[in-house]
Amino acid sequence: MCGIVGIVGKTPVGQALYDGLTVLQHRGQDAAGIVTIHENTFRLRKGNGLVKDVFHTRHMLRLQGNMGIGHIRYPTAGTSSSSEAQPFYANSPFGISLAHNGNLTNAEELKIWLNTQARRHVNTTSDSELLLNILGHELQNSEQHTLDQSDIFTAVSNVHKRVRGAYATVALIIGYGMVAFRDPNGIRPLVFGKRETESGVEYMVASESVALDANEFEFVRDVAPGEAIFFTESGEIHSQQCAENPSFHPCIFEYVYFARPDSSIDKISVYGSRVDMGKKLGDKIAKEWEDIDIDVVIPIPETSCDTALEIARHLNIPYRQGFVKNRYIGRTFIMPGQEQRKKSVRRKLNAIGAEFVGKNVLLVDDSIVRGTTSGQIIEMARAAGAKKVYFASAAPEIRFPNVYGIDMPSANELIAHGRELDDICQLIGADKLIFQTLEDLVSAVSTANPDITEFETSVFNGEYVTKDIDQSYLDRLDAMRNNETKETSDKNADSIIDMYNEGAE
Ligand SMILES: O=P(O)(O)OC[C@H]1O[C@H](OP(=O)(O)OP(=O)(O)O)[C@H](O)[C@@H]1O
Ligand SMILES: NC(=O)CC[C@H](N)C(=O)O
Ligand SMILES: [Mg+2]
Repeated sequence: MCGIVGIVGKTPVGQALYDGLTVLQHRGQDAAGIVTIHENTFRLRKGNGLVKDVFHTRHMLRLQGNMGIGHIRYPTAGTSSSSEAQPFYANSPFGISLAHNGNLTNAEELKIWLNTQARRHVNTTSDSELLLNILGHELQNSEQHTLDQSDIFTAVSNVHKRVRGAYATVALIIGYGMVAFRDPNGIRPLVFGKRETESGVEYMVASESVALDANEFEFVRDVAPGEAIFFTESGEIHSQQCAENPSFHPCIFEYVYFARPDSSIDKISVYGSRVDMGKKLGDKIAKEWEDIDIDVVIPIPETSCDTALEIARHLNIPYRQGFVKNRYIGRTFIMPGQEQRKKSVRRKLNAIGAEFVGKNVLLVDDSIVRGTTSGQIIEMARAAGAKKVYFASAAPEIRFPNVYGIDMPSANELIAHGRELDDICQLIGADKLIFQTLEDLVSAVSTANPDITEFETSVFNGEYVTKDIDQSYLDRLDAMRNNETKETSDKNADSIIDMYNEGAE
């Protein structure tokens, strides 16, 4: 998952973009970038690392201008080389820079088409650079030499026709303004807000509403699936539905794990949905584990805390924070390699003995993906003296790869792939294991917005909403991005020459 922000302001926006990216850091820890427009020129700084490490004072001083976009990256395509950090830049037409959250499912075809038909060269293996060039091609196709909003909306409509997959996107067009658009299924989130200032109204778009809050922008609304919003340089705003058959299929994993609890996505509070997941799972535990004696409910920090507290309240069992999280270690799941993820769990979490000694503990996590966390945590609970260790997952079994912006490319790396409950329980070493059902998960998330009846749930049921995914696609994806291949490609990635970032140190 990545995070994107964009601001069309009346005063310099560099710091507000930086602050917006900082509160979206949970969506990607691999690379960060900001581009602003100053005196008709793009100012770009991007590189590998956390926001606080990529931007130093000297970079911030160069990021002048009242309009800009930013990105934090968690790679799902290409490599983790700094040359694939975003935003990307294309000089034609006009000068465009683009940031993308999501993943394109027809990237291979698009690359060939761009090379042979559109005569555009894409210099990296990133799908986002393809998206930039498709948008560039469509803007170029406009019959006029200058652009107006209808040209921009026509270009986005044509992008929707060519591109498949998930894309929440923000782009700057020099001399015109900023355009934000969301794929026709609304898989990845995108919101926009405004702020009244003495110099006039400023607009901001972001992956999550927390980025608006941090900058004191007032939330206006979610960008609709398929919709494009164009913010002119002078601060006018135009919007249009650009997809032929838009439908709402937001990714349910945003609510389970990715988004911050204080965000609201598509009129659903992430926090509220996690509490409701706790209610549903608490009910299931009460029904199915009637004769099981649980002394204490313990969350696996940090994402599962809200759900675990609700389970404890529901079951009338004490809730204790039995694991302490090292606040200086980031999220484990979005780290790029399995070795790094494995090592991080013990560095990140440590047990408080008194909460485990002689007790039957129920550990709660939001999800079990590769089983990296659960396996080690259960060992730690036993080592701390637990009598029995039960485990509950707020999400159902994750059995299928994700192709829409979550880096789960290989079914064989998923612990629940091809396995039933008892096998998974044995593998992670629990005394008993329970998963939420998909029906309950959907019902927990949709309680706050009954208008959304369907979610993107492919990791649980293998149903891909873009309808272009078959076994041969998944096999190719596995071969390209499984852990082993990724380790080699990331090692070689350093040798890729960075086209737009040279001398930025
Ligand atoms: O089965 P796995 O492959 O281990 O993946 C699942 C785990 O990874 C995530 O935690 P993470 O440490 O990324 O973030 P958190 O601190 O927000 O919970 C998630 O919350 C689970 O704990
Ligand atoms: N997680 C994401 O949104 C990734 C965006 C894009 N596919 C990349 O790999 O850079
Ligand atoms: Mg976790």
